[in-house]
Amino acid sequence: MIAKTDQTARSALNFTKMHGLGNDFVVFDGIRQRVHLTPEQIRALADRHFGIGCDQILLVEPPQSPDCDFRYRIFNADGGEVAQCGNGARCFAVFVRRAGLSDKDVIQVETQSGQMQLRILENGEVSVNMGAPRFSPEAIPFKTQEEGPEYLLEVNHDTLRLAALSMGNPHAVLRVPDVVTAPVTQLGPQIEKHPDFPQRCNVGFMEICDRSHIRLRVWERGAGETLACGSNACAAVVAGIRWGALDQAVAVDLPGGQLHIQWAGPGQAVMMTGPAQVVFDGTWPL
Ligand SMILES: N[C@H](CCC[C@H](N)C(=O)O)C(=O)O
Repeated sequence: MIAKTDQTARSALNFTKMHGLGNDFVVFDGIRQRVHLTPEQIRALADRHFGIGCDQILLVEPPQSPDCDFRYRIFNADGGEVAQCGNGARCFAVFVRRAGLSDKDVIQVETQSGQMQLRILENGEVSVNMGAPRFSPEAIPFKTQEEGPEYLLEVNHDTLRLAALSMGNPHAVLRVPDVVTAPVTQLGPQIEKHPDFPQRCNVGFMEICDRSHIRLRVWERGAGETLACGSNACAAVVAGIRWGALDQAVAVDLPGGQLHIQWAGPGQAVMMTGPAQVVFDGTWPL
């Protein structure tokens, strides 16, 4: 008979369930425990009926570059590893502080797409330097003849007008008259998997309320419609500014709550500020 603690010690992972405006995460400390999950294990863990349930899994690892505090890895519920997650970055900062892995107010992290700075504010919210948006077709990636603020995309014999850009992950943004009636679940998956987005994409449906306020719903690559998507909120504000329809500081209302996004123009970093919440701690039996 193996004592329970031996079994727990030998074949279970500690995790923390968190969310950023309802975009929810299972967060693993990959420093104090060895975390190597297969895509199948990630899908099982993310399943909302047979697993813990989440949109993405976040993994804290030691940094590879000397000027970073941590490596920040992100996995979608479909099991694929991706290079950016804005809501997850805010939760990452709160997680490492709460876990005693860092007592810094400003944390430098590295992801597959570059480095980001996370700043924990007095009011408990987190401000993230998301880096500069990338517009070149190769960087997104997006198949097009020439780069521009807006593209035409053929979907189901309709011609859609949209922006395409990278925040370290690929995004499409469409302007809609009303997010409530926007065809998110019909068009979202078709644009996500469109052949002109060879690595698929996240799809934002943006209603412009005024020059400093938008409403946004997002169909996320590898997760479906989520209550919030931080990197698409950044992409939508950048797209709106490039269309001449938005000012530099914008409040973004998503179904799960509000983010504040700022962008001073080409070559500048996008700044995102918003909350991050802990829900519960648990153990996942391997
Ligand atoms: N679905 C995204 C990753 C998560 C992004 C989102 N949760 C955010 O807050 O930025 C992708 O495949 O690029």
